[in-house]
Amino acid sequence: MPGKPKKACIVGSGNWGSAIAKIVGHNAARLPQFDDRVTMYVYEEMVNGRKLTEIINETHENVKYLPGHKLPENVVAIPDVVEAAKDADILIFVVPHQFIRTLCSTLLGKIKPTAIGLSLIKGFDQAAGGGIDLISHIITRNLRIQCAVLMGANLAGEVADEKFCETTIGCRDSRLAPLLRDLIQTDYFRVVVVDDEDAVEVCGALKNIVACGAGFVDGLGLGDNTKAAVIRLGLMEMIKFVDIFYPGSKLSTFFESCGVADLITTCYGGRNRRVSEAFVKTGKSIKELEDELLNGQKLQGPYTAEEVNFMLKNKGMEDRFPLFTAIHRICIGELSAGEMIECIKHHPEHIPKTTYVEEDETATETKTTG
Ligand SMILES: NC(=O)C1=CN([C@@H]2O[C@H](COP(=O)(O)OP(=O)(O)OC[C@H]3O[C@@H](n4cnc5c(N)ncnc54)[C@H](O)[C@@H]3O)[C@@H](O)[C@H]2O)C=CC1
Ligand SMILES: O=C(CO)COP(=O)(O)O
Repeated sequence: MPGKPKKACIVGSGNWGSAIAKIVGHNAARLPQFDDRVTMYVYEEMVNGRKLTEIINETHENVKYLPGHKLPENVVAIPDVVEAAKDADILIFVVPHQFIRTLCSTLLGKIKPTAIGLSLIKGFDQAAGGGIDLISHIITRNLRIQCAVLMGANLAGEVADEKFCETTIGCRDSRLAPLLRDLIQTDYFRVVVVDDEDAVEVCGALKNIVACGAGFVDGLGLGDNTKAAVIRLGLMEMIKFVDIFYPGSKLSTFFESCGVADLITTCYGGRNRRVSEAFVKTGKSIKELEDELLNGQKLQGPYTAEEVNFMLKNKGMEDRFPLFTAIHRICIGELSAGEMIECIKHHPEHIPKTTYVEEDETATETKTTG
């Protein structure tokens, strides 16, 4: 017998939060397994003298973070996160990563103990002991609920325009996966579910660092070949990072939308790329440019670079990740953008893996360790 329809709540209402609200609202209204009413937590602010929640509930448009797109009428904006989340069976977390710990402490003990989470948040947080924490792990630990992740090549504006794209859900629990997929999938937004949850999330976070490198390349007026080199070396560092810190993950995950596809789209069309290009061209700080160019939207790349560097430095491993390290040092003003290229000219990936040794007039292939 079918159970009670599941209630969904979207915790967040920025650019991506609003685009996903459009999809979730549409699916909740059409599919019997979901309650029609979808709540959306909106961090309250005044826009043109009016509360943003009131504007959204009257006009069904998030005029600040996703202007020009109507949200379904069953999506209800609520300024109190506890009020928005308390009855939900599925909590979709989609706030900039710097706000997640505060939100979790507000929600602790106030949500259904049977609720499940789905994190769309790309980023890490610093962990005690000098490491990093995955956002889904923070949610699971602090709210005591399971939390899957969704990451992909999903620039919010294009998704809201209903242009075809793919996404990846990382979900270890195969019983939950169909419910999450049904809530998210549409004919233009195709979901692939994999069980390699941590690697999916790490891809989503790390690609934002590489996107800053792509922006520096654009700011320096270097060409597509240089950008391709940064993307390739970035991908190799992402793979190495997962290999070292999340052993047991699968290489195939990098070929899902959350891997190579997200890396490409962000390095060409994302906010991290845009602000990083302006950083080189204007000489202003990242923070100034974030405020000037993004109208309240938040960057993840420079913060993620800092969090990753915090861990790499603690472990004495900066030289194994020269691109991530250079990007962080450029963001904080320790290096000029031009020096990124110097830093990667002798990248470990350039050390030959194969050498050919002439022996008795026959060429013999031998392996060297890079
Ligand atoms: N925008 C995009 O194209 C995509 C974004 N993402 C990821 O989704 C996550 C959320 O990004 P967006 O929805 O784009 O957000 P955004 O970048 O538009 O951020 C602004 C949001 O933060 C809220 N905010 C500001 N101060 C706050 C506070 N103190 N507490 C709570 N919320 C506060 C604002 O009200 C607004 O809703 C990020 O991790 C991002 O990397 C993932 C895929 C695509
Ligand atoms: O994650 C994104 C696309 O998948 C968006 O990237 P930006 O935050 O750089 O815009």
